[in-house]
Formats: sequence, C-alpha cells, structure tokens
Amino acid sequence: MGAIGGEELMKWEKMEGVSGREEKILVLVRLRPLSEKEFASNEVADWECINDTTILYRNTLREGSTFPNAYTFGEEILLEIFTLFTARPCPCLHLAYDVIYRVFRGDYTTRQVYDEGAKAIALSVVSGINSSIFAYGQTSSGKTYTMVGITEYTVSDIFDYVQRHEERAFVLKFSAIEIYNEAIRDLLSTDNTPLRLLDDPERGTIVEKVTEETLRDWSHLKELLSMCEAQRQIGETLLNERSSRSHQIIRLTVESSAREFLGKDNSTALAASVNFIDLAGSERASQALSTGARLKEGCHINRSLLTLGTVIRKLSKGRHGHINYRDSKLTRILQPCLGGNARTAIICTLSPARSHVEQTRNTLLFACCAKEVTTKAQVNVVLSDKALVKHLQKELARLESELRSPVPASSTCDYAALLRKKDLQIEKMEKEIKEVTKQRDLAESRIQDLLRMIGNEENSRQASFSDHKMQAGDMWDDDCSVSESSVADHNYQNEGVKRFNNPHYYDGDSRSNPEEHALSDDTSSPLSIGKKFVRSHFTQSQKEIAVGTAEDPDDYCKEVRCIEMEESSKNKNSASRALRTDANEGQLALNVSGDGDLTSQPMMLTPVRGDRDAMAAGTMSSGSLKLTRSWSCRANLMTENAEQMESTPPNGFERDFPGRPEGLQRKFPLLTYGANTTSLSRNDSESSIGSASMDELRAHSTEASGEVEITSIHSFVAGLKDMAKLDREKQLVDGQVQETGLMVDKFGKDVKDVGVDPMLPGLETPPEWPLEFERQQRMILELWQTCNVSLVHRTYFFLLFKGDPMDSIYMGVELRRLSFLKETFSHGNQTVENGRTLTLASRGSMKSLRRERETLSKLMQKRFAEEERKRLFQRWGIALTSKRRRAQLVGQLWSKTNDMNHVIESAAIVAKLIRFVEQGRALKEMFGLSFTPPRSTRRSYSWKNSRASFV
Ligand SMILES: Nc1ncnc2c1ncn2[C@@H]1O[C@H](COP(=O)(O)OP(=O)(O)OP(=O)(O)O)[C@@H](O)[C@H]1O
Repeated sequence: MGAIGGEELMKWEKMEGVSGREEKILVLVRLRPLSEKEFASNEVADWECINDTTILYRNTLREGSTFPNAYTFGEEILLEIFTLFTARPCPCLHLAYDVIYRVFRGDYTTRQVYDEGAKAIALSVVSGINSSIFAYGQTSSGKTYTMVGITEYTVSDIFDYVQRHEERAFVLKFSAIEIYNEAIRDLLSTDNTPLRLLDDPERGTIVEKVTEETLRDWSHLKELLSMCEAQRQIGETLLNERSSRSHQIIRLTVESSAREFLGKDNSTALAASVNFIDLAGSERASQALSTGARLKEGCHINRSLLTLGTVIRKLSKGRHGHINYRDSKLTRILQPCLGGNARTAIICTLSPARSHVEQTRNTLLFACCAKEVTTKAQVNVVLSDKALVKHLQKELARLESELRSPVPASSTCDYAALLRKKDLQIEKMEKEIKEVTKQRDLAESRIQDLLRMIGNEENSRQASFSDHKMQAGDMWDDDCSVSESSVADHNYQNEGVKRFNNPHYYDGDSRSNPEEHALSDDTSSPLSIGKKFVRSHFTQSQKEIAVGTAEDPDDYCKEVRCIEMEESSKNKNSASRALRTDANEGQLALNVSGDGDLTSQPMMLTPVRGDRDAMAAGTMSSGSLKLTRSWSCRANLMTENAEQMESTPPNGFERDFPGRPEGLQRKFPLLTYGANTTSLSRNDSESSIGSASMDELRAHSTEASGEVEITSIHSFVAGLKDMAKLDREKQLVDGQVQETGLMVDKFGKDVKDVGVDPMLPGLETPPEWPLEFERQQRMILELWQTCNVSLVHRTYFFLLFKGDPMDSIYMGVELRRLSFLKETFSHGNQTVENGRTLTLASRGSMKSLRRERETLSKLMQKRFAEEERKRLFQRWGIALTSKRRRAQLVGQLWSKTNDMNHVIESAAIVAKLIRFVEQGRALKEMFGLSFTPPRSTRRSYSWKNSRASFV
C-alpha cells in the first residue's frame, strides 16, 4: 500500500475488483444451538443446516405448508427452493445466483463465522473502502454474541495489519452510538442527551457531536468496548435475560497515508470506516411477555426493523422509486451501507427452537431479500490539492500526447476506437475537475450559510458596532461574502486536503489527542486537517444554536443541500469544454463554447489564493483550484457599456474633468447605468443574481415593466475602469505621470489602460499606504455627501476598495473627480450637460438621489423581513409607529460622514438592498474577481464586532 501521490491514486483507481463496482450484500446465516433454557422447557430444534449452504426446516407436522422448507444460500446455479414434501418452488428466492453465502451450524464458532465470512468484508477498511457488518435476527438468536466476537477479531486483524505495514502511518478512531426508542445516544459519553442527526451535503447523514476516540492499543479497545457495554440499554425479557433494547453501531475509522509523503503537498491518504451493527432483536410482545417500558422499547425496535425490512425489500427489487430511508433513524444512518459506498455483510442469526419458527422464517425472508441488494463501494482517497492538480495535469498531458501521436493509415478503425476511448477519458477528467470545483463551491456555500447563522445570532445579541474599522463588506448577514474565497480557500489551501467518496455516517467530536496515538510515529492524522475546518465550523454553529437560536440544524442542513444543489445546477455551464494543458505553466486551460460572449476566450484553471493581497502581489499559491477567466475576456465585457451617459453627474463619474487638454475632450463616462442595470424583480424568487448568468448581469432597464432599477456592479466596474483610463490619459498629457512598465490593477488590467495614481508610482506600495488610504477614504466620504453622489455608487465603491494597494489607482481617480466637482460647483461654476445646466444643488442630481432613495426604500420591504426592519428602525431611532419609516431610514443612510460605524452600517444596508453579494458572486464567477476584503493588511478591524445588528 505504501505508494505515492498520483501513482498511488491511479493504482487505487485500478482496484476495480472492489472499487466502484456494484456487488451484492454478503448474507451469512448463523443458527445457534438450543439454549439451556430452551432445553429446559423441552423446546425442539426444527432447523438444521444440512451443508454449508442449506438450512432445512424439518418439522413434519407442517407438511403442506406454503412456506419454503429449505433455504439454500450460495450455489452458483439458479436455486430452486422447495418444501420438503411438496417440492413446490418458491418464486421469491429464484434469483440467488453467483453469490457466495454461508450457512453456519450451531457448533460453528464465531471465529469461523468471521474467518469464513465477515473478515473479507470487514478488512476492506484498511484499503480505504467503507464496510459494515450487521447482525440481524429475532431476540435471543445470538446477535450480540456474534458481533462481540466479530468486532474484536476485526480490530485485532487491523492492528496486525498496521504493524505489518510500517511504511504507512495509521490513525484509528473509535466511536459508538445506540439508537434507543428512536433517540441516539453516545455510548462513549455519560451524557444522556440525545444526539441529533444532520444531513451533511458532503458526508451524508451524520450524528452531531458524537465522541470519537483515537484508538491506542488493544487494552484501550477493550476499555472502550466495556464502556459501550455498560452504557448500552439492556433489559430482561422472558426470551433473553440480557436483551439489547437498542441498536448499537460501533464505528472504527481507519486513516492512513504513506509516511514518506506525510505533511508534503503531494500526499494522499486513505480513509474509510467499518461499522459493527448489533441490531436490537425483533420480538413478539406475546412471546416476550413484555409490558411497560419493555413493551415500548419493543414497539420502537419492531418499527425501525420494519422500516429496515421495507428498505431492504425495495432495494432488492432494484433502486426504483422512493426508498424510505428517512422513516427511521436506523435506516437514515445506515443508508450508505444499504446500497451506497460500502461493502456490507449481514449475519442473520437464528434460533432453532420450534416456538420461534415464524420469526426464523421472517429472518430468512429478510436474508433472501438482502442478498439481492447491491452496494457500490469505492476506495476513499483523500488527495492534497497539489497531488490532485498534478494527477489531473499528468493525465491530461498523457491523453493529449496520445491523441497527437500519428496513427498508421491502415488502422483507421483503431483510430476511431482510440478516439472514442480518449473522449471518454477526457470526459472523465472533466467530471473530476467539475467535482473539485463543486466541492469548493459546496464548501463555500456551507461556510456562507454557517456564517449567516452565526451572524444572525450575533445580530440578535449585539447592540452596537464596537469597532468602526471593520469594513461593511464583512458584515452583511445572510450573504456574508467574507467567507467566499478567503475562508473557503483557507479550507482547501492551507489545510490542503480534498475528500473523495468518503461519506461519514457521523461526525466525530474528537477528544483524541494525536500524541497519544500509539499506532503511528507520526502523530498527525492524515485527515485531521481536512476535517478540522469543517468540524470546527459546525461546532461553532452548533454552539450558537445551543445559545438560543431556534433554527433546527436538520432544516438548516437540508437547506444547505437545497441551496447547493440549486446553485450547482445553476452554475453548471452546459457548454462543452475542450481541454488543453500547459504543463509548463502548471495550468489547465479550458476553451469554453456555447456562451456567445465567451466562446473564444480562454478560461484558465489556475491555482489562486483567496487572499487578495497575495493576488495583488502576484504570488499565486498552487493550493487550490479555482476557475478564473482571463482578463482579455473580462476587459471586453467590462467596457462594452462603459460609455453610457446619464444626466446626473454627481451620482456618477462626471463627464468633464479639470484641465482636460485639447484633443482629449472626451467626456468622462457617468455611473448612472441607464441601460445597464440589474433588474430586481418585485418577486424576489425571480432575481437569482447569484448565478453566473450574463443575462442577469446585463439585465435591461425594467422600469416600464414595473420593476425597479439598480445599478449593476458590472456597470459600476465598467464605468470605473473607463474613468480611470481617461484619468490616466489626462495625467499623461499633463505630464504628471510617465509611462511605466507593466503593472496590473486590482481588476487585472494593465495599468497602461487604467492609470496610475501619482501618489503610487510603479509597483511599489508605500509602507504608509494604510494610513494614506484611510485619509483618502475620509475625504471621499465627505465629498460624496457634498456632491450628492448616488448611495449605490458610494456602497459599491466603499465595499470594493478597502485598502488593497491596488485600490490606490481608483481612490486617486475618485478623489480627483470629486474634488473637481466640488471646486467647480463651489465657485458657482456650472457644467452643461445635454443642454442642461448642472450645479451642486441642481434639481437633476437631487432628484436622482431622491429617486434612488425611493427605490431603496421600496426594496427594504423586500429584502428585510419584518422583524429585521423593526430592529433596524429601532436601531436608527425611528419610531415604529411613525409614518414612512422606510423612507426615513433610507433618508438617513450615508448622512454622517464622520461616523465610520454609520458608514459601515449604511453600506451594509444598501449592499443587502441591492444584492451586492449575489452580483459580486456572479461577476466573480465570470471573471474570477474577488470582492472579499483583505483579511490581514489593515489594522485590526474587528469584523466580528462589526457584523452586528443591522438586521
Ligand atoms: N452461537 C451460539 N452458541 C452458543 N450460545 C449462543 C450462541 N448465540 C447466542 N448464544 C447465547 O444465547 C443467548 C442470547 O444471545 P444474544 O444475547 O447474543 O442474543 P441477541 O440476539 O443479541 O438478543 P437480543 O436481541 O434480545 O439482544 C446468550 O446467552 C448467548 O450466550
């Protein structure tokens, strides 16, 4: 097993014998001997195993029964089940082909049951394949007796395996739960509080906060097993003195990676779990003579076993229609073992006693159905980002070179076949790339939602912003973009692990100390880093829930899944992609077709860092995959509407500029975005700006159709860039700047095209920039107010420019144009626009601002829930009884230029109203832009505090 990164992965992929292929559940039947108690009550043993595959019912008194009397398991021929005397075939059992089943007599030991049956399945776990061993049968038939042995033999063999494979570092984690009366309890904890089930989009159904212990050695295992035994619900019934009253699931997770590559970028790990499931036994109340608590337990047990039986029966007929996994906690948790990514063995235990014949038949019927159920186990490989990228690149390069190599003319057929094969392989590669992207998107989406939960919680608890330094971009509640790239990338890059095919049934709240790990010299779990992030966020959100939110995490997780499914389906570009690789650059390039605007533009699959500073500094980490569109495409799109003019100069970029030289009388574009607005439908559900749709970014004016208009971020950025470009031209003419070498602005365009702030020549960022930025920001805030600049413009600008060194370009331009405006107007000068005279107080600009406020006021009704609005009104000192409350609030926005808290909060409110985040996300998805604020360059802005209660 000790191989390396990509090669190792390929080797595992080739393990087709066990991986990714459907295989039937292995069903074993174990008949126990009559118990002493049964002997004492003169019970007769009616069942007999006549060979290793057939069990026979020998009760001649039942002659003529319509039930089958012989049950054969495991012959590689079509089985014909017949009653002993009537030789009547049993149709329900006709399909038992090609499977290896065993029937174990009463004198067989558990060791034999393990060695000859369960072992092969259970030990798959060390190869990264999930496995499960069940014991199913009526009460007192020997399930616990069997599973105790199976569990110990398996773990013992795993220990042995670990010892024999010193080249790999192993980590074994142990956890145990029981489902008692439909409540889940942690068997390693004395806390009886029921645990909750969560539907995790990545890992499937998980048990919240379950304890996970890193297994040290044999005595530790025994200790944990006795703890489980002591904690498990046991009760005395007539049929069993120590009857298990709950379903027990013991889970051992095995993670391993080659020591040679531990901690390296190209490391890979295997991670899988083996589940030992000791079900509670079905029982007849009449037989068990149970009353009271026992009766209640029996009802729960029977009900959940009935659901299990139904699920198995449906699965045995093929996976058609709805499978009712969700009808019981047991089937929810066991879903992956029943038809999912796991190898499964079910040991059906039987009592030979005549009095239990019906139950025994039911168990055999269950066994017959179960052996038709197929699962599809896969090797669960966890790759570091780098290993994954390398592997994909290598594979692509290989495919390309194969395609390029000349094919002899004589073998046209071979060539066609080869092409088909290669096409398939390319398709596979594309799927993998999509999968990687999807995983990133899922992580981002989940993090956003988690932060939203946290944000909501904080909003309700915090009364004020305590740190005005935080930028509003960090603080909106339900769309918290701060997480979008920085946090998610942190997950994928710094922590550097990706998961594949690795559903975990429950989430370990690990108490394990890695240093205690006696099985590995290397104390770090191959997976611990990857899990840590997600877990810590879940834990945090859970804590938040515990503090007081009424939100149900079940619903929450469902919601996440919905969002993600919706988003991923929306975001999937159906365009076909031809892949090419640039091995030198370490980049994958995709030509996207099918989108009219983007057809000829290369889309680069490049390693990027979520950190904007790193991007600005040009330091690209190879830590994660991220689709970014090359700027050549972006530039076209950005500038296509850049020159649209409007008549409200103060709200946008004014059209003239001081000292414009002859020959450069081109007007500055305005940011009024007439024909290039984002349409915000009155029906919120219609305006899903979050998807990367060109149409949405280019939505036309819809005022006529009763919809409101808001400047799109697309228009804003386009106008901004054009403005900067003209500013640059002007400065060049004025001789204020000299042509410099290549420099890239924050939107990725060469500086020659966009202009350089004279304060920031060349690529150097002065060390005093943070201070300078704040000074300029204050001035701009003042000037916006003085010049009646659009609130939407202020919001976009404020949220986009937060102190990044590259912001200096735009800060400078904005400052110059506003200063010019103010100066012009304050000297009583006027600027003439389309025959209209504009002044600072001109009706044009005021009217425009008023209209904008009206629009925003209307949007308040839509974007904020009633409760949120109430909180806002109170916070902004507006009486809940006063009229036109929304207008009053919007009227106050951006009015206190000296109060940074006020500014931040204003920006956050407007951002929510205009759906800044969704627009940003759409733009980002198209162009690879990041609108998240830098995390570390600015002086400690406490974003958490600032996320406070604006809703
Ligand atoms: N194969 C076997 N050989 C000898 N004794 C057995 C065997 N299987 C079970 N027994 C004995 O039968 C009794 C009942 O077994 P066990 O408790 O394992 O049943 P169970 O199916 O788990 O019952 P429940 O569902 O009520 O918990 C125990 O005393 C056990 O020792």
